[in-house]
Amino acid sequence: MEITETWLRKHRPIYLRATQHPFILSIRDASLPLSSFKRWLGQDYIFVRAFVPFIASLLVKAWKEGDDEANVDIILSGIATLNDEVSWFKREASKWGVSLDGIVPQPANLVYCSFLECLMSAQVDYTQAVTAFWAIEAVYQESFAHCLEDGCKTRDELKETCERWGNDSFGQYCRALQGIANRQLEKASDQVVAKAEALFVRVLELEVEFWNMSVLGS
Ligand SMILES: Cc1ncc(CN)c(N)n1
Repeated sequence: MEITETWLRKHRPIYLRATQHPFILSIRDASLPLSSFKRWLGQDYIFVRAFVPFIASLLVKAWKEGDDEANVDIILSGIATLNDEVSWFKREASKWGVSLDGIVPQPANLVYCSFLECLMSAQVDYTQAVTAFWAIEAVYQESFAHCLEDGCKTRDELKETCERWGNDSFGQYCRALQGIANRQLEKASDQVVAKAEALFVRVLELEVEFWNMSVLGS
């Protein structure tokens, strides 16, 4: 079995807390207060800005690792996706009258952004960084796809947000990242794999805290 699949089973409780969080469940049942959505929108914009240098650093790691062109192209497509994500945030924020200037990053956001910064250091190798990247993207994909399933009462105004990450092509992109992570993990040392697993769990914890911040405020 693929290494990431064993982790998804072994860490299922925290994975479900990250991908079926009350923030997501309340989008599904149309009970999410608009104030919480707007708070999430502003905070996630800050996160996405911090994600830009992280993906750039991952591309450099892929190049240094000498990973094959196909994998570099997948990460390159991640930069294009992120570019779309940034412009989507600007459009969505103006639609909701949310100003993206001068938003104060909440503690959970600061912690997550400094985690991204740690992943950029040379001490974190390509295998670990690409595994964390897959986990970060996969949590959003699963979370928002959950809001698009039959029977959800997701409000029309929030459907575009859910589609952004919950759509099939983003799902394919996440599976491609998972494929890179698995191939790298297969040939990595036990120490590198153990550290990658710890980073995988840390991403899930940070995503839970990020959703908590969006629901509860600071
Ligand atoms: C917190 C968080 N995690 C993941 C994603 C998807 N790039 C995001 N926009 N924000």
